[in-house]
Amino acid sequence: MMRKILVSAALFKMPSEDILRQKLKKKTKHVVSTSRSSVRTEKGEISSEKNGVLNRGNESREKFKKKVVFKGKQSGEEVEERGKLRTLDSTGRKKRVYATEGRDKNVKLDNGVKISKKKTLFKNGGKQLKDEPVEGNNGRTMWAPGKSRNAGLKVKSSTHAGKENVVLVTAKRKGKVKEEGKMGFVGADDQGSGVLKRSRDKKSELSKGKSQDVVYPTSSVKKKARDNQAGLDDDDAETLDDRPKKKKRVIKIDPHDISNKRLDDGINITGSKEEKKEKEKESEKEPKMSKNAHFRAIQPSPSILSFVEKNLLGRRRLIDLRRAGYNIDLSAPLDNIPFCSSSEREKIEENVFRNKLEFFAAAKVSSSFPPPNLPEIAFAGRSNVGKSSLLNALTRQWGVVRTSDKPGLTQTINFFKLGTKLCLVDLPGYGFAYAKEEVKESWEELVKEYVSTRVGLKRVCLLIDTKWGMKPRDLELIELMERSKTKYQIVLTKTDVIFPIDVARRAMQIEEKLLQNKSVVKPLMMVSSKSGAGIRSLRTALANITRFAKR
Ligand SMILES: Nc1nc2c(ncn2[C@@H]2O[C@H](COP(=O)(O)OP(=O)(O)OP(=O)(O)O)[C@@H](O)[C@H]2O)c(=O)[nH]1
Ligand SMILES: [Mg+2]
Repeated sequence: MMRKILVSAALFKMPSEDILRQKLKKKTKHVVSTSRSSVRTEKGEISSEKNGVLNRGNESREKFKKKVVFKGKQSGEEVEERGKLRTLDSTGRKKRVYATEGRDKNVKLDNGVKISKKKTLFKNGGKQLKDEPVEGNNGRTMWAPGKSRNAGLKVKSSTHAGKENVVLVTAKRKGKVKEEGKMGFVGADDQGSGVLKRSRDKKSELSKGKSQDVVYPTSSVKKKARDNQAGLDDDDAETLDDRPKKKKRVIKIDPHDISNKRLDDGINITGSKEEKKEKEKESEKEPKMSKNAHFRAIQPSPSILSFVEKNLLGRRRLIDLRRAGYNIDLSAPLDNIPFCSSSEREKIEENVFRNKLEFFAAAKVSSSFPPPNLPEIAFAGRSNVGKSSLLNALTRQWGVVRTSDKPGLTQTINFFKLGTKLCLVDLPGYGFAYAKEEVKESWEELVKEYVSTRVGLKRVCLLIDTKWGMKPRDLELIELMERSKTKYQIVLTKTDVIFPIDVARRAMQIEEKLLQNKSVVKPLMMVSSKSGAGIRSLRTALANITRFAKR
């Protein structure tokens, strides 16, 4: 009564705004306190929820809290009574499990310890734990339930049958073994379900106010438990814990060892100053352009670019070829006349190439060469460059000359009659081929002899793969033909595999290289036996030979 009077007297003195503020403060405190299942007190003591009210170390605060929670409608005793009724109703059945919050959520305890629902059960905890206390690093002990040697299984069954429950309290920090009571083993109880029992047990443990330390079933703890299971006693566990950690590999660096150092790390390997200076000079020079960069820098001449476009050379989409009017269903569509209405391939534009292609002689040595009765056009080049394929493409007689993707198929000089006016000669390739070195050398010698001495040889088509360009062996043959004054024409093959601009660049590169050569016939030709691009142009160029050739 006196208190009320005092309070009301104090209120009269307070300005209305202050009263409102105070009320608001109280309300917010209430909300915060009720929303938590358990909190840590300012003094670090464990506080736990009891009957919906927070127990704190400070008694006066507790009373205050109780009043706030129930807005003064009921006294503290009533609240307690009510709290009990909440857990057990009149029939004695557990309707509400008010500790579920504490069970479900991670309940923060002293020393930053958490109770985690997930950690309460071992996943495969069978035979992992021993009932003896296990000494940790810091002298703390872990209690493992004696009955639950097959802990995981028993816990599982207990949740359903209500026989026993294991509450594993977890340490926040991994590997830290906490003091006694880390793992609470709760015996069987007839009353209530397993869930309720566990929660209530947990609560009772907490409310005792003991610093209930917790075990986190970390890998180290599990390992220890496993070791125990293997027959080690506690001391062994201790000694195991104290066993020396894996030694770190110490890498000794020998200052004189240069085996693992880059040569330009400043170590003077040669020792001579002159060499060092030379190296410095070299590094001062401008960095060399890569071959690829050189190639990309080539500017093709307008005539080459227009030739590439006119003949649709280079890698093209089929739709582009169709738009250009070619029948893409044909094996070599670009060899056809564009915008041809007939589904059949049009006749070859050059009469001489309409003749039947006939093989009539093969030579492994020069003495086996047939008599030079007809003007001859020979096809030379590295192995697999596409010589035999080009012969077929020019005559459109696929299969007369054998081809293969394996380099070195043509091993003799093969002579083909094309009517009565022209002879086409397929030469064996040079360079890489699946053949013995001596055999390859003999081919090369034969080819060289043929191109330099053959009477009636009107032109050598020197085939060069557009992708790879000219190689030293090609240059060797060119030199020979220059010396023997044999007319030769460069033909770039397989243009369908690279971009049109690169075809043009390659053509430009070779033209520049052979600028001073006298026996080379211009223009440089570009073809694709596959798409037929450039074939018609080559036909025209070769047909002119027969026109002006003197027998
Ligand atoms: N993509 C593409 N492949 C081609 C072209 N020409 C030939 N080929 C392929 O290149 C491979 C070699 O062709 P061949 O005609 O046998 O070459 P070769 O120069 O006669 O070879 P050797 O007789 O070994 O000297 C074959 O798989 C052909 O299909 C072409 O224009 N484009
Ligand atoms: Mg061949």
